[in-house]
Amino acid sequence: MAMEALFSVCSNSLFSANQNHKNITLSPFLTSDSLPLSSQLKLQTGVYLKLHDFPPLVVSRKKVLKCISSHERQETSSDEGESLKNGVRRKNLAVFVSGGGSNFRAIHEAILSGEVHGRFLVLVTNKHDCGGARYARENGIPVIIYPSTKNEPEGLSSNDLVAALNTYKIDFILLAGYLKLIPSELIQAYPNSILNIHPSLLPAFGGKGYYGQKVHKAVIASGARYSGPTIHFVDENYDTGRILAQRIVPVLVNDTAEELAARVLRQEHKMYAEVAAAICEERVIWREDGVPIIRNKANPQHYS
Ligand SMILES: Nc1nc2c(c(=O)[nH]1)N[C@@H](CN(C=O)c1ccc(C(=O)N[C@@H](CCC(=O)O)C(=O)O)cc1)CN2
Ligand SMILES: NCC(=O)N[C@@H]1O[C@H](COP(=O)([O-])[O-])[C@@H](O)[C@H]1O
Repeated sequence: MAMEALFSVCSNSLFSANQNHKNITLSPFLTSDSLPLSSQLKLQTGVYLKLHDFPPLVVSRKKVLKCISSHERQETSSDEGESLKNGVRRKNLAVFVSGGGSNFRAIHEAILSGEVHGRFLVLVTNKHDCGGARYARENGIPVIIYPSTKNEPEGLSSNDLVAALNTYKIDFILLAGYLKLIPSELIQAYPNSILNIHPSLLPAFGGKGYYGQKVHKAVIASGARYSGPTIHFVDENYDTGRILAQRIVPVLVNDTAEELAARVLRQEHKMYAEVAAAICEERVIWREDGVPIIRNKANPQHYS
């Protein structure tokens, strides 16, 4: 089994960006090495940022780039009594499926085991009788049909879907085998908060028409020696959003599409649970070039 996932890329370069600090500029370019764990950062505006037990940061002349440590977050956590883990609130999740829902089930099992600090409050599907919807009903998770079609006349419109998700106070939306285009209304309502898993190493073998076995057949036909799942943030087009995580598996010379699909799917389940844990613990940060990266849980000095 270990052979299947050859490696997952890891880097200890440290970047982060806080979009709220737009007009703050800093004189020296400090690297994380030069910054003691607890220090003060004097800004040209004369404002001091109190930094304590602080994951390393990289600052540049243009803007403050910083992670907020979970300790700091504790001071800002909202309502009393919310289930906090290391000062971080449990996140409300929605999942979108169209088929069997094995990724959904893998993440749900990780929630039940305590690995993921979140909870599924609603499932959205375009097929009311798919396996994912059946699993949701068996586990007391409400099911919403989207979009409205001839075959699913009780489906919601895009605006009604946004309104429905707002009532659940959803923090993140996870697409897991959902085969319809997510509308711009939802993307605008949940900026940088919608993730998708795709069964190839994007940007290769993605886009309209690339789903399910079609992806694996294209990979095999191309002669590619490696494949693997990608998790990315969702934008208006199929599979073009910012990549957050990937895993690599070998493509064997006599692989059928079904054999490759099964090898990739096993890595999908592991990777999506890890990524769900990271977003629920607020360990995803944004590099200054807009690339999202995950801070390692065991070693906050490492990112991937
Ligand atoms: N706005 C976005 N919506 C969706 C994305 C996305 O990245 N941005 N990802 C897809 C998931 N996906 C690949 O990961 C994907 C799903 C479906 C298709 C596709 O070609 N669908 C067919 C219809 C298939 C059907 O109805 O059975 C089509 O649109 O003609 C491509 C990629 C989820 N949504
Ligand atoms: N382009 C989208 C796409 O092909 N998604 C793929 O559909 C499968 C869903 O399986 P699941 O329903 O058992 O999670 C997964 O392999 C996922 O990567």
